[in-house]
Amino acid sequence: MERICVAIRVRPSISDESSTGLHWKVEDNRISLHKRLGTPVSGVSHAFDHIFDESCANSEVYERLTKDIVHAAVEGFNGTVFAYGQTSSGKTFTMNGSQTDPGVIHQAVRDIFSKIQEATDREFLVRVSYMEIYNEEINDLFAVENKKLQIHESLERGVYVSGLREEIVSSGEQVLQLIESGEVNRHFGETNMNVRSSRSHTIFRMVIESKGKYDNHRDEYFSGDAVRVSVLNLVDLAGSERIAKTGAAGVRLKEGKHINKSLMVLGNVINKLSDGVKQRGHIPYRDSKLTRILQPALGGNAKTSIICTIAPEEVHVEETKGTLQFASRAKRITNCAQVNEILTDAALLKRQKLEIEELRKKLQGSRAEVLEQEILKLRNDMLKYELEREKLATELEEERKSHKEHQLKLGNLSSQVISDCDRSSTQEHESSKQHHNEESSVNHKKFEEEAFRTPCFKAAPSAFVARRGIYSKLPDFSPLPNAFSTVADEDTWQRLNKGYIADLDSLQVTPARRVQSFPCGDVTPVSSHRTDTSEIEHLKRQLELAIAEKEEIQKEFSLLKAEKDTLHRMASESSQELSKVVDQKDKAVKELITETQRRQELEKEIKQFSVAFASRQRSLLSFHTDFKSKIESLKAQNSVLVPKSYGYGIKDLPG
Ligand SMILES: Nc1ncnc2c1ncn2[C@@H]1O[C@H](COP(=O)(O)OP(=O)(O)OP(=O)(O)O)[C@@H](O)[C@H]1O
Repeated sequence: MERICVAIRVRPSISDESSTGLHWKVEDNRISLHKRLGTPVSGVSHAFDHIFDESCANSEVYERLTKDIVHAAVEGFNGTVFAYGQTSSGKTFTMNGSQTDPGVIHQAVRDIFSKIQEATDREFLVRVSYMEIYNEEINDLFAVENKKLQIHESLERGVYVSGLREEIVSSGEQVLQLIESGEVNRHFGETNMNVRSSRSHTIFRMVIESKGKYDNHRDEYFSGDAVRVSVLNLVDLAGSERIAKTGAAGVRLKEGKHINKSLMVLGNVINKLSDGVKQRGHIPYRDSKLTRILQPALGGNAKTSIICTIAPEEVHVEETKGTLQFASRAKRITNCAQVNEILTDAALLKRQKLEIEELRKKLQGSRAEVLEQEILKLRNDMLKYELEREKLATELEEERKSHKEHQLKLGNLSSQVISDCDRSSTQEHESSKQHHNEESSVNHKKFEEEAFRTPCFKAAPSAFVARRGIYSKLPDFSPLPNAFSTVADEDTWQRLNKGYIADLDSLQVTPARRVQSFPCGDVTPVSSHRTDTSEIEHLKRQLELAIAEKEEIQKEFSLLKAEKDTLHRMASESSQELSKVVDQKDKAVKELITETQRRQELEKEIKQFSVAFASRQRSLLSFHTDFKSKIESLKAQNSVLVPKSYGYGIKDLPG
C-alpha cells in the first residue's frame, strides 16, 4: 500500500492589482494564508508532499512528482498523474507546458522512450490514445468521428473505453505529433477567467507492453516470458468555476455545469476514499465518466500523483481554500500498485512448475529437515545420558568396593585391637596388683561399651590391657633408640606412639610402619598399662572417624543411586520422545509422497488443459477466418461499406 502523492503548484500572479490584504505564503512543504501584516489566518495552513511556488518550472514538477511514476510504468506498474484546480490556475500549463517550458506530458513521453532504449533485455510495444470528456460524453481526440464512446468493463481489460483509437508508436516525436493533432480537436472556450479555458477533461493514455527478449545463448527469455502491460494516464482536468466569475452563459454555462458536477463527484470519491477502509462504504465511481475511467488510479492498482494548481490572487482565496481541502483529503488515499503481468499458457505452465518445485522444496526443507535434526539431537542426548550413566555406574561400583575394603579394614583393625588387648591382659595378670585389675576391668568395660558397639566387632575379653607382643623380632629399621628401656618416660612414649600408628590406613597399608613396634618385655608394666590406655583412646577415635566416614560413604552412595535413577528416567523419556518424533517424520514423509502425487496429477491436468486450449484456439481461429471470409464475400456482394475497426493486441507486435 502506498499513499497518493499530492503537491500544490502556485501560478504566478497575472493580475496587476497588488494584494491589499490576504495572501498565500509558502514555507518548505507548507502553505498558509496570511493577513496583510503577516498574521496567519488560523485554520488555513496545510502541508503536502511538495509545494511548487511561482518560480518553479515544469521540469522541476516533472522531476519531483512525475518521473518516478513514469519510470514505474515502463516496469509494468499502472500510473496516473493529474492536474486539479480552479479555472485559470495553471493545469494545462503544467500538463502541456509551453515552447520554452515543456509540460509534464511532453517530458513523460521523452522519458519513456529513453527508458525503453535503456532496457536492452526487453522488447516493448507502446500504444497511445487521447480522449476528452466533454459534457459527460467521451470523444476520441485522435479521430473526430469517434464520439460518445462508451465505457465497458471486463475481467481481462478492467474498465475501458470501447472504440477508442489506439496508435502504435515507436518514438517520442511520433507521440508529440499525435498529441498536437489531438489538441486541435479539444474543446477550448473563452471565459472571463481564461481566454483559452479547457471545457473538457482530457486523458492522454500510454499503454506500455513489454516482454523479456529471447536469449539464444541460454535458450530462454531474459526475465521470463510473461508480458507486462501497464497504463499511464496523464490527465488535465477542466477547472471548477463560479458562474458569476466566469460570466458563462449559453454553451459555456452548460459546459460549466457539467465540469462542476463531475468535479464534485471526483471530490466525493476522494472524500470517501480518505475516510479509511472501515468507514468508507460505497465509493461512487459510477457517478461520473471521469471517476469511472480514473477508478484504478483512485484507491486501486496504480501509482498516482495529483498536482493541485492554485491562483495566488486574493480574489480567488475561497476557490484556493477549496482546492487545498481537496488536496488534503486526497493525500490520505492509499493505493496498491503491482506489476501487471499477462501469462501465456506456456509461461503459466512454467511458472506453476516452478511454484510446485519451490513448494516441494519448502515441504521437504521445512518438515523433514527439522525432524531429522530433532532426531539427531535426541540421539545425541541419549548417547550423552548413556555415557553419563555408565560413568556413574562405574563410580558407584568403585565406591562399593572401597566401602567393602573399609569395612574389611575396620574388621581387621578391631580384631587386631582385641587380640592385642587379650595379650596385654594376660601379662597384666602375671605382674600387676589387684587394684590394677579393677581399673583395667573398668577401662575394658568402658571400651567395650563405647568402642565396640558395632555388631561386626567381637566382644572384648573381660580383663583388657593393651599389649604389643605380636612382633617378637626387632625390625630392620626402627626410629627408636637402641636402649629404649632407659627412656621409657611417658612423653617420649606418646610421641613415638603417635608415629607408630599415625592413622589406620598407614597401619594397614605400610608394612614398614608395623616394624616400629617392639617386644613387650622391654616395657615396664606400669608404663605399658598407661600407654595401652592412650592407644585405646586413639583407636577409639580412629574408629569413630571410620564410622563417620562410613556414614558419609553411605550418604554419597544413596545420592549416587538417586542420580542414577533420575538418569534412567530421563533416558527412557528421551527414547519415548525419539519414537514420537520418528512417527511424526514417517507421517510427514507419507504426506510428502501424497502431495507429490497430487502435484503430478495437477501437472498432468494442466498439460491436458493447455493441449485442449490450444486445439480450441485453433478451431476458433479457423472459424474466425471462415467467418471473416464469408463477411467479405457478403460485403462484396452487397457492396456495403463497413467502417474500419481499430484494435491492437499483443499478437499485433511488429516482428
Ligand atoms: N506556472 C506558470 N507559469 C507561467 N504561466 C502560467 C503558469 N501557470 C499558468 N500560467 C498561465 O496562466 C494562464 C492560465 O493557465 P491555464 O490555462 O493553464 O489554466 P487552467 O487551470 O488550465 O485553466 P482552465 O481550467 O480554465 O483550463 C495561461 O495563460 C498560462 O500560460
